[in-house]
Amino acid sequence: MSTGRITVITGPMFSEKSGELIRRCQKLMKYGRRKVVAYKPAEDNRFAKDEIVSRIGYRLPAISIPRKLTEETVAKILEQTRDADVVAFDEVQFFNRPIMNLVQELAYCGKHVIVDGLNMDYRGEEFGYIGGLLAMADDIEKLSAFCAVCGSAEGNFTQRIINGEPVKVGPIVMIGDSEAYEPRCRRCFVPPHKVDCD
Ligand SMILES: Nc1ncnc2c1ncn2[C@@H]1O[C@H](COP(=O)(O)OP(=O)(O)O)[C@@H](O)[C@H]1O
Ligand SMILES: Cc1cn([C@H]2C[C@H](O)[C@@H](COP(=O)(O)O)O2)c(=O)[nH]c1=O
Ligand SMILES: [Zn+2]
Repeated sequence: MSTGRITVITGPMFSEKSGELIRRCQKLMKYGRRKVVAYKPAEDNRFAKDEIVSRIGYRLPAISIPRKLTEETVAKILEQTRDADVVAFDEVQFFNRPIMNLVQELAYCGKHVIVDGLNMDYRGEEFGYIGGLLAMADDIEKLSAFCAVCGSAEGNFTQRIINGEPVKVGPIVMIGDSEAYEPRCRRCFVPPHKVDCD
């Protein structure tokens, strides 16, 4: 049995997390002859239902699963991936707590688990269980985008925008794209407690 490994790709929106995950999986399939099984949260069907799609057009077939993982879903995933070498999860920030044990268990079973997800939500706080996943990772790829305000290459935050202005409150989960979100650097990011300050 192989050793198992956990790779976490993280960063703000538009930092090419999905592109990186797809590229890695495709290379493992094509050149490494590995069997890859990929999952995505069913709630995020912006680009396709049964594929992970990156903005520059990379695509990878994926199984949609609810973001609230139940014991039954976890058992099904362990069964579906029995003969897989690599198991990938896109948008991992959306899954509930069982994602941590699932990822750990798959790695103990000898799988290379590759996940990608947002580092922070629109408030600048840890998103879902990304922190726990980073803690258990064997390797981490931290990506940045270009800040939509000043053009700095250190866009590590994601600002939620409504009518052109940063928002102060709202649900943590709100599926959207460039109409509602933009990457920003620390200097340009406006955290909720500073939204109404001049
Ligand atoms: N501000 C930006 N900084 C970097 N890339 C951007 C920006 N806005 C749009 N893009 C495009 O988005 C692509 C990343 O898309 P994608 O892989 O879907 O990212 P993610 O999964 O991290 O949201 C980049 O390759 C680039 O073409
Ligand atoms: C910051 C933030 C984002 N989201 C949503 C918006 C998108 O649907 C996804 C992120 O997609 P990407 O592949 O990383 O571009 O997350 C959210 O629900 N809440 C937030 O705070
Ligand atoms: Zn900036």
